[in-house]
Amino acid sequence: MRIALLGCGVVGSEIVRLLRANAGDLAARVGEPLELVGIGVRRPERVRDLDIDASLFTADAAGLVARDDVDLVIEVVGGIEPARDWLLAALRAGKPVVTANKALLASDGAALHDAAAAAGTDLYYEAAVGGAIPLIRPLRESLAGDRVRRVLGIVNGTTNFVLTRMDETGASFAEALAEAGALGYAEADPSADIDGYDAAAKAAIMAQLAFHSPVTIDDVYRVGIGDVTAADIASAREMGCTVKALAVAERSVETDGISVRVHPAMIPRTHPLAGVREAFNAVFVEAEAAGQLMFYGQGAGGAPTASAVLGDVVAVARNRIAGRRGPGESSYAALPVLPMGRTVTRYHVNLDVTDKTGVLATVAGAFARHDVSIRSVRQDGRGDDASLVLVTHAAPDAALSATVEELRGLVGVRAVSGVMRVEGGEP
Ligand SMILES: NC(=O)C1=CN([C@@H]2O[C@H](COP(=O)(O)OP(=O)(O)OC[C@H]3O[C@@H](n4cnc5c(N)ncnc54)[C@H](O)[C@@H]3O)[C@@H](O)[C@H]2O)C=CC1
Ligand SMILES: N[C@@H](CC=O)C(=O)O
Ligand code: NA
Repeated sequence: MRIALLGCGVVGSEIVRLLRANAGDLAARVGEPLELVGIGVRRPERVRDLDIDASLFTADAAGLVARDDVDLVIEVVGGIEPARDWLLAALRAGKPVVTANKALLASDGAALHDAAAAAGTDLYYEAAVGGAIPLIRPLRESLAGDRVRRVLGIVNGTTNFVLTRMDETGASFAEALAEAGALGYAEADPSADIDGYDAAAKAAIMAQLAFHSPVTIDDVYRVGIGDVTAADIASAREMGCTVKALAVAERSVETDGISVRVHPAMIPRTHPLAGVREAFNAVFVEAEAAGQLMFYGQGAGGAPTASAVLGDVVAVARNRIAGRRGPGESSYAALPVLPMGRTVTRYHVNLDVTDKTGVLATVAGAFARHDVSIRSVRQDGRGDDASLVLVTHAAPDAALSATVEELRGLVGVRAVSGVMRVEGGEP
């Protein structure tokens, strides 16, 4: 089984290492040796700390994919182009593809799946969501006999690392992000992590598999962690919560549509996701017959991601030797993706107010006009330091955000100093 590897950065170099270190076991599991015949990189001349023949490196990735002596292509370059062209060329030539490229899968996965189906070959991508954690296979295969209702998780290691550091050590946002980058968790452009694009891509991939419906990154409501402040984290702590960047994909029973979103949220410290620290990821899946399942592990980093890639390599190599193909895309249900405004959630709202009689009634009136019920109110401070902290009951997001807009213009409200969704039950 002759392999072309595209990309030799954080993940690719670990794939090279594991292919060598585990060569005997991999050959025994597949039934024949796995041989690395070429590595496509941007700068082949660069000196790399890898015990490998330097002549394997090439800048001509397209030429490598087209070579007759390549049976299987691994892509760990990232980004849409040129990865998309290379992978389409491989699949059209009947060569199975293993990729970690969630950005590409979430934006144009359908083209890749179609090409794989047309050529009768495999497209596997376990590493694309949750790094080492088996998530794609359980959603695509193990739960294929059930009806998934909800997928809720922490799927970005970098942002979870940053929020953990801010919460536990009081580190600044910038310090924590620099550390995540140095540890190999962050994307080449860390705004993919911070602004939620990486988590949105993963949410789209999970939603597509869970609900057998086409979902792209453009369908995902997205808010990054860039506006999360130390005050938000302190406020969460005061009500027994912690702040996490969540990915949520839900099927609505009333409308038979799905909602897919990523945003920071306060969750109770007693919730199992609250204990997911640093670059770890965890995903809850709720299915009708299976009930609740939780998947946990290392969601980022070179070696964990390489582990998932090599698991896929073994699977597609076995399929190829047996002359069969693994499961393909399933989008038969074609459920519509609902706008965020129709998603039911809860808000935590922090208001700076004037400490005068009647302010509470004015604020409560705004919530009532939008039919939003208040679960709790707390006043902190006095005089110019007075603030109100309100937590709502569940309501459509459109009503909650309209309430916040009205609060901004109310006499007696000096500022809306914090707004965050609350998920995961009662604190
Ligand atoms: N680092 C991580 O923890 C995880 C990464 N991933 C995904 O794995 C992929 C790779 O990520 P990393 O290894 O972290 O990236 P990286 O930036 O460390 O490595 C990228 C590699 O691609 C090569 N490359 C880039 N542009 C190229 C071009 N135009 N032609 C030829 N080669 C090119 C670079 O030379 C480098 O070897 C991405 O899709 C990423 O989203 C997935 C899960 C976790
Ligand atoms: N940048 C990503 C890498 C893994 O997918 C993350 O931080 O989770
Ligand atoms: Na995974």
